[in-house]
Amino acid sequence: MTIFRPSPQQQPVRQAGPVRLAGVEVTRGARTVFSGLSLTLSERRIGLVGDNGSGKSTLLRLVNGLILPDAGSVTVDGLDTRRDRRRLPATVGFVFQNVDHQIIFPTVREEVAFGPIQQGVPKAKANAEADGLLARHGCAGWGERAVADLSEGQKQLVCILAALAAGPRILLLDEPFSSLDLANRLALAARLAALDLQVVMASHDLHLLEGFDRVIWLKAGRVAADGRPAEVLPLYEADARAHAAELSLHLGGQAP
Ligand SMILES: Nc1ncnc2c1ncn2[C@@H]1O[C@H](COP(=O)(O)OP(=O)(O)OP(=O)(O)O)[C@@H](O)[C@H]1O
Repeated sequence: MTIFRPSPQQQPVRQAGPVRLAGVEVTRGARTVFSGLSLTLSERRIGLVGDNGSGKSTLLRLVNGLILPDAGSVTVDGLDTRRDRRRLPATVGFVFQNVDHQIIFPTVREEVAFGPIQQGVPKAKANAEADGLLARHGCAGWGERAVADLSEGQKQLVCILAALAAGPRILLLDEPFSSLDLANRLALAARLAALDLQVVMASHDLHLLEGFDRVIWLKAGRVAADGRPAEVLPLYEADARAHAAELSLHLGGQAP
């Protein structure tokens, strides 16, 4: 499969140094997920696409240090994820695919204020800032609400705001909009586009990635295509359609 390279006129983000994966090997259970994966991620908005199990979440977890490579290295803004793991949270924000893996506090304010408090912001100030952030995102008065009583989409929104509250220079998002309604999806996409930080987002919502600077298509742990959305997304979509036709035939149905 052709590998496209991002065009030189795409501006790298200035706030953080690039993310570099060099010769990364990852085995999970009995499965080799990545074998010799090398990538430099410096564009401001990067999308990850690929079939279920292709390695998108694993790649994001490598960047935030939740998974360490079995061989090779991952560096983020000069920090080695193996050596400098404790310093990563100040640089890298992460929004999990499953909100229940992220939320640890009973109330919305505690959840959103947690990152800044960890970074040394006094609790009263962090709480006030959390309330301000919530209000700016249409969630005024949510501070006292029990997270457990929120809908899945509302929880997703809280997780995204909690990640932003910590002021990361790189924000990693793993299918962050799957439960959001259209209004919140559009509002957050616009908000993310305006943020002065680097975003790396795995998504099955191809439409959302059309305005990104770069899209990487992972197929069974390998980079199948890498470049501008207008180049990569049609290739991925064609492959997915072919795959769907095969699946449909296996299930005894008509090709879609
Ligand atoms: N905890 C685990 N133990 C063993 N294998 C795992 C584990 N987590 C993921 N894998 C395997 O690693 C591979 C990559 O999974 P990953 O979650 O990165 O894929 P993905 O592209 O994010 O998929 P999806 O679109 O379904 O979220 C898959 O083959 C998966 O089965």
